[in-house]
Amino acid sequence: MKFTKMHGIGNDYVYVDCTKKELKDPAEISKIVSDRHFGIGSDGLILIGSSDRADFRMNIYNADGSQAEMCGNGIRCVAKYVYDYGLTDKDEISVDTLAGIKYLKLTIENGKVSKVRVNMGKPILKASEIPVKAEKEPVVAEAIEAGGREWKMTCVSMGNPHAVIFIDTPVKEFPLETYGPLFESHERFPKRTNTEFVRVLDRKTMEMRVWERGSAETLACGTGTCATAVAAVLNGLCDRSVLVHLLGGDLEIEWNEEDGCVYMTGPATTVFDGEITLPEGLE
Ligand SMILES: N[C@@H](CCC[C@H](N)C(=O)O)C(=O)O
Repeated sequence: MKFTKMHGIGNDYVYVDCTKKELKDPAEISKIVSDRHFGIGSDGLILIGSSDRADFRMNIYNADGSQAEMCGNGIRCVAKYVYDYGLTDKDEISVDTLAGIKYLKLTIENGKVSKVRVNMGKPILKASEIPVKAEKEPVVAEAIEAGGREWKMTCVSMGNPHAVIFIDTPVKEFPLETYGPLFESHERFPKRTNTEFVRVLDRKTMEMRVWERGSAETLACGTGTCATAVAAVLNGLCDRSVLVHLLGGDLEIEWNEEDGCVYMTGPATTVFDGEITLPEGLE
């Protein structure tokens, strides 16, 4: 299987061009390639395909083989892949995902994509199907018990689920490996959840660490950063345009007041191209 290893501020995936041929068992292949000791090493697998309603399609699988609806860092890399490898010459593209069609603007430098701005769509509160209309929507923070402690979390769906928790201490000191898994498998989330632990630095800046559903701690999460920005506005903690520091780098997020959509801007990077022999039956 030919592949390209790419990352968006350290959130790394194995990308496969499926525009001509689909993979037989992407969930199983994701588990194999993601293994950091016996595989290629990644947070999961992303398939780039064709769509009859958008320029391209993206399918994402976490490292444990579970399928997610959307990936913010991944979709920027999809844009870089399709442009840099000549699948398109457009600098504005649409990508079909399980969370709907997303619209992307590509920044090209020396013939290659360096940065992408993505319209991530409207956030959804509490994973219900109710679009958020304004920051004055009723449900903001709810209590949850995990690991013998009570937490205040704000649930925001960006097509995939996020529980955002604001803390007062530097995020590097937070025991993420202890609490992350407890949220991921908490009975409150029948489909599991991604969890963001966030410290507000000022009204325009935050720092965040994330425990991702199906991939454990990652260096960054695009959808999680968008959910965090929305949660910060809902709780009156930040302005609508923020810079979020993650372990792997920074993302700029804007929750636009006029159209209600969240815009994410950040880099996309190619690491290397390769070819891997898959076990019999999966080729
Ligand atoms: N890292 C991603 C999100 C990947 C999917 C997530 N783990 C889920 O299961 O919802 C991002 O950048 O958004």
